[in-house]
Amino acid sequence: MTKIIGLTGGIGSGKTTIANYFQSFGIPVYIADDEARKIMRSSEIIAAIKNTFGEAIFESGILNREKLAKIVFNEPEKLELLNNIVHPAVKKHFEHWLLQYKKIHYVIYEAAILFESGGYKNCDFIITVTAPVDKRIQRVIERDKTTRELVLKRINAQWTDEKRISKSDFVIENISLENAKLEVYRILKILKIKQKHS
Ligand SMILES: CC(C)(COP(=O)(O)OP(=O)(O)OC[C@H]1O[C@@H](n2cnc3c(N)ncnc32)[C@H](O)[C@@H]1O)[C@@H](O)C(=O)NCCC(=O)NCCS
Ligand SMILES: Nc1ncnc2c1ncn2[C@@H]1O[C@H](COP(=O)(O)OP(=O)(O)OP(=O)(O)O)[C@@H](O)[C@H]1O
Repeated sequence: MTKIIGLTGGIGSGKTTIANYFQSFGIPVYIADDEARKIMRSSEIIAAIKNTFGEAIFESGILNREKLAKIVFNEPEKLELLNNIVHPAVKKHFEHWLLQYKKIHYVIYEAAILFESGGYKNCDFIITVTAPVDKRIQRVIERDKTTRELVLKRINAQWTDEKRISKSDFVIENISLENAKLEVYRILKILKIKQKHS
């Protein structure tokens, strides 16, 4: 039975970077953000988003993600409406994705809001990636050419590191990439031991 390793952490903590390290060891990785982005281009989800948020956030039929972000990260109840549209579709897509890995011991499910979305309930182990908030903010500003204010709005829509750590099996402090790689290797060795005795 394939075991699911949940990989989470706040915006800019380095989840995707670390997910890629696990992938380099041959572990299949499901990046929820990327899959959600694709799912949100399906006619069914577009119709649901239009029905809930109106047509003004669409231009020539294409969702303006920035406009939708401005709504949902300023109004928590609107974010919940969006989550309730997208997350069930992501869950269904992940369950289908998983079918191809029946013979694989471990897969990684990477999601920024693994806990907030309830996705952690399907995970056998959970890894939380942490980094000092200011480093995270700076990384996202550089990566997304965004502003401190907008990054903080997303941080405020997510759990704190303390809360995540309290429910995690492993924590990777992603200060340096070298340390992060060592931590990935350490966790894999522990999991291999667990796998042998399971
Ligand atoms: C509001 C949207 C359109 C903004 O799109 P944008 O391209 O700016 O951001 P993107 O989706 O790439 O997310 C970037 C980061 O924002 C944060 N974030 C995204 N969604 C959420 C959320 N629902 N709650 C808290 N933080 C979130 C995460 O740290 C994520 O890694 C988009 O974030 C969205 O649709 N979110 C709701 C669906 C969702 O939860 N997707 C995440 C994976 S399932
Ligand atoms: N240890 C590090 N040192 C410097 N830069 C880093 C480090 N780890 C990640 N980064 C960079 O910081 C940015 C955020 O990393 P990444 O995209 O992996 O974070 P994330 O947790 O997946 O973010 P999001 O929640 O937005 O998807 C990227 O540009 C990445 O290259």
